[in-house]
Amino acid sequence: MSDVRAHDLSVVLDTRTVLSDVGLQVRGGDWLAVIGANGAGKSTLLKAVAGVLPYSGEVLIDGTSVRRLKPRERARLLAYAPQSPVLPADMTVFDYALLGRTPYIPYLGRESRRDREVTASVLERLDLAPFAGRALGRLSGGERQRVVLARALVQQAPVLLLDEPTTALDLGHQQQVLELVDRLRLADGLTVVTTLHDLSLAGQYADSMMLISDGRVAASGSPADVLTEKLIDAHFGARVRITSGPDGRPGVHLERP
Ligand SMILES: Nc1ncnc2c1ncn2[C@@H]1O[C@H](COP(=O)(O)OP(=O)(O)OP(=O)(O)O)[C@@H](O)[C@H]1O
Repeated sequence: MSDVRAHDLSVVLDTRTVLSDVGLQVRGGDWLAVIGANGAGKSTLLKAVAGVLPYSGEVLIDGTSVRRLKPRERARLLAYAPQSPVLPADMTVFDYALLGRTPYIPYLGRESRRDREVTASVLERLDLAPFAGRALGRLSGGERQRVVLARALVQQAPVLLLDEPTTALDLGHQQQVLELVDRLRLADGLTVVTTLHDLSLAGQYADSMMLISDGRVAASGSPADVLTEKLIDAHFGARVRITSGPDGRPGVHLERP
């Protein structure tokens, strides 16, 4: 299991500071949900942790700075599924998901039977097996989103960073994807960091939550600490009613003003 820590993370895009001095700490095997209004900086935070954009500050996995790692080493530790990546329209679902095995394939080598088996099994678990030979340009939005997740899961990294993994999915597939991530987390000890717009889903799956506002941490703690009517009103401008589920996890219900 891998601990993820970050401190003093700041990101400047086009001269604008969009993330300021953000810190986070996720124990190995835990699930952190990052929430916040549109434009708050959630995706930017995930991209910084994934190392796909320049940042100042430090990201540490099990105490090792990810800056010190070669790209292949980092990809074996950390898998990132972006919110809406540009996908090569002519590539098949199977070949795209297989790209997740790149950090395990020797330079100038070919994928092994095991690489193909791992890929096929992830596609199966995400209901994507019937699409394996289909070109990415011929998928629905929800199917595409599951393929992006598949590529990240095929990577079999101990840390999984998922940017809005459920936005394009129907209810059944939202539940299927989050349950699958949770099962992998429990079975393999994955450490999960997701951004999630659906606050109820975030409250149901996360061990801890972080509310980002204007590029800064506005609140963090347990789902019950962060999902309060007051904080949601202040940072989303939404009126909600919070209920407590049987397991003490908060439910968030929109109320008409
Ligand atoms: N290349 C860029 N140059 C300048 N500003 C940018 C750039 N990319 C993003 N931003 C700004 O950075 C801020 C944070 O964006 P980010 O995508 O991290 O927000 P978010 O919280 O993920 O939002 P959403 O919920 O809408 O996906 C936004 O104000 C956005 O307009």
